[in-house]
Amino acid sequence: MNNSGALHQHTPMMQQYLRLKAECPEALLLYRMGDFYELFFADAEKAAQLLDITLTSRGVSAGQPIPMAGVPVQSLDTYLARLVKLGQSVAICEQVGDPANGRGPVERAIVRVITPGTITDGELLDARNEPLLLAVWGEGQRWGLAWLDAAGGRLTVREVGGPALADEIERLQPAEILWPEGEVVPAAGRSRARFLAKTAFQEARTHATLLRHFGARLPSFGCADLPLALRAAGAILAYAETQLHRPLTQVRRIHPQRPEEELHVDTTALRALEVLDSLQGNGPSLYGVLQHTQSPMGARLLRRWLLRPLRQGRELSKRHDIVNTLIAQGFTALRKAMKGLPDGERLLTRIALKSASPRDMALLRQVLQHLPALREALEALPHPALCEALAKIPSFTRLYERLCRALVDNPPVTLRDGGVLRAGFDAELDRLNSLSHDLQGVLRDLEQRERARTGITQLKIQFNRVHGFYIEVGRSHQGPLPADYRRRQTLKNAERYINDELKAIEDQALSAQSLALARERLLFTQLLDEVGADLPALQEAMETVAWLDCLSTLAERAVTLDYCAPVFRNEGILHIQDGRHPVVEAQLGSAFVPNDLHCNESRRMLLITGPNMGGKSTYMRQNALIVLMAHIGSRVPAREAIIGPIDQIFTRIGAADDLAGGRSTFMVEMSETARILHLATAESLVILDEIGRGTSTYDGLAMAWASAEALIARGAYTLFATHYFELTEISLPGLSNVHLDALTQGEGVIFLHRVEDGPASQSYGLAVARLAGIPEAVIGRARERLLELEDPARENLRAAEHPAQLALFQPQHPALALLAATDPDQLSPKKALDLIYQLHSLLHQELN
Ligand SMILES: Nc1ncnc2c1ncn2[C@@H]1O[C@H](COP(=O)(O)OP(=O)(O)OP(=O)(O)O)[C@@H](O)[C@H]1O
Repeated sequence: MNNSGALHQHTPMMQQYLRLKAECPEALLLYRMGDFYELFFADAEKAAQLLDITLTSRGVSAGQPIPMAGVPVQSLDTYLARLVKLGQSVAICEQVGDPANGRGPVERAIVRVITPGTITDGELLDARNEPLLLAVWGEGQRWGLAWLDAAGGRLTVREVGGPALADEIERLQPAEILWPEGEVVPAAGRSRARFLAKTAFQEARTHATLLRHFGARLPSFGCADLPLALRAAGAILAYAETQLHRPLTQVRRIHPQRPEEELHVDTTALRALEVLDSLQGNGPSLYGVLQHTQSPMGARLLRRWLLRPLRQGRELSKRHDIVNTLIAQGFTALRKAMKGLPDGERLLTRIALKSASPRDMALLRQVLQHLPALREALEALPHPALCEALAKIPSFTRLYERLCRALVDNPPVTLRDGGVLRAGFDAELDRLNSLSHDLQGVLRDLEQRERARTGITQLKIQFNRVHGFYIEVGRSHQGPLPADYRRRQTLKNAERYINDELKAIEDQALSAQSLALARERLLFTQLLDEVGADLPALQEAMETVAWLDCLSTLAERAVTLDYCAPVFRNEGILHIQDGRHPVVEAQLGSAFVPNDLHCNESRRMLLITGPNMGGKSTYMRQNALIVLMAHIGSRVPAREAIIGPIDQIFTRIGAADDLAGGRSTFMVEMSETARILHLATAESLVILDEIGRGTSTYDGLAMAWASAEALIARGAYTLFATHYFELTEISLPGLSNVHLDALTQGEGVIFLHRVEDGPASQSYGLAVARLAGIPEAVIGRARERLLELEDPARENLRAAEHPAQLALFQPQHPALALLAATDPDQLSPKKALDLIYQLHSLLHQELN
């Protein structure tokens, strides 16, 4: 706040403002003044620009006009949502003192700070997404990560090696990232970075925070071997508590993640396979096909599962087992019981933070109302894991009945005007309410008496919030009025008065009303505390409900979409019969042509050729998606799927320039290929779609060739689509050729979308170009050029023009042949010198 001058030069109110602003320099401070939240100085200028609100000024302080902008109290949520979406933090400052007490400005305090990563307010949250706050602490080549979903009450930790950090940030898409000061932040995390002093990550300090928060339960979370991540977790808790101005009671556990238990799908692959979003933005995705959950909690859990598929193991088998049981025994009752289930997870957080609204409590009642039917549906399903789930979802009958007795059917959003609690719930509240309600009778009675006394039949006694109680007399009355009538307000057609008797009624009514409101607030807080006692059990129940929602959705999808149960094997096999692409199939329906994939120990790479539009990309992606789906617990779009251990899925599909990152198409393509060549193992599934296209033909072909050889040597399952027919000549153990079939029909082409053995016999580039609408004249000219290019005499001519480019595919140079035939270990110094002379003369012969 450079333009604010020294504190003592300001008015007392501005001094108070500036003191509060100093507590939260990074946030926009919304300073409560009556019915408005005002912003001053630079905050006002920034908010005016971000929110498109009017920038005015408010008087002068320290000799300068004070820039000011404001938002009405009742519209706070709308403005907050917009600011937070723009990545802005906002501090809310309320009047906490009584204006009647003391001199000077009423006491104010910051009651909470909303940062993009710590949102818990229902109105500011998107039901499907989790705003995450991430903290990062690195030592040597390792990074500890902790991320908090404040709204869901979930704190997760993980440790990764240096190169994986950027990918994790990309995957989590955190709204805010806490970095230790002085750390070099990777590009992926720069825009949302917030720096904390390194001391905030100190081991002793963070451990103390964690101990204070979790107490003796800390060791039971099984994170002791993740010390860096625990430091990040301590820092994150301390930061979030400071922002929210209260302890994070909703966070009851730390969830450790272990990369070795996951099937790693990097963010490049997640994007290319259109797992969560389509490449075009709003188009269809795998998530879109599977997301038929009944509750927002289930939808978010499904998203998390897709982001981190599991490797073969107990947890994955359990999911499949349950999906199988649900399909065999029926899932309809279970899904019906969850239909319309509100977002219990998030409203429990607001209850834990004591920020729940009356409407939230009614939603909790609605959640509890679903539980008996849910329990009944579960009881009918004989599976040990489902019995365990049943035990985690008690019916909370006592709490439910209490909420039913306490809350009216449709409580208002806020407590401000009362009307939240049911009559009969509390005798004192009923008494105060009846005092203010009986008022209507008292007023009617007084109105009758005043009409009789004054003889004015049109006289009315009413009240409104602004002017309180009044006796209204229309202008048409010209005669005298009783002497005790005092004018309160003049309107166009009437005068409003008050007298002592009405004033006494007003005082009594107002005090009864404000007493009733205070009583209602107290009772509501008590109710919140009561629910608080059940919070851990309620949270566990909601977690279980989300899990059941996800699994029963996977069961429903499997039946509706005719998916099969994958079979996992502990041997090198990838066998998919009649596989389909789940997303393309959802568009095409029965027109989709299923295809097989057979890979095993001796068949690791398929070189896929075929016309453009033939279905190569679809085929490769469908196999990757089938493997991914199997590893989240889903059945898969195929007639049969047998899958051996898979550790990672890589893709190199379609090149796009990364202009922002300063990388060309070819550079992006090569970096992705390099990553794959470094990281793929014999258990990885690699999808390569036409690598080498972004450079000269021969460089590209050479790169594609060498990459194919390297991957075969690595033993990875590789699906390699290419338009380089030359590659089909590679003969290596483990490599097979397949092609997508098509038929020519006259000048046109019919795609059969069927995968057949062997390389494609012809290319259909011109036919596809015609399909795409290239003018006939251009097609005709292209055909002429094609004939020339395919003419061998022409080919020789080109070879002479570009000897260097063709060297790769020509017989070896005699100098190289000589060198190859030489064993360096057998060379005496004299022979070595002779050899150099020989090589030199061979080269000279060539150049002359
Ligand atoms: N198995 C299939 N059954 C039915 N239609 C399919 C099938 N596979 C692909 N298609 C259709 O063909 C279109 C093109 O498929 P795809 O993009 O996979 O071809 P491609 O061979 O990779 O083409 P290019 O070489 O130009 O990248 C898809 O959009 C889809 O509509």
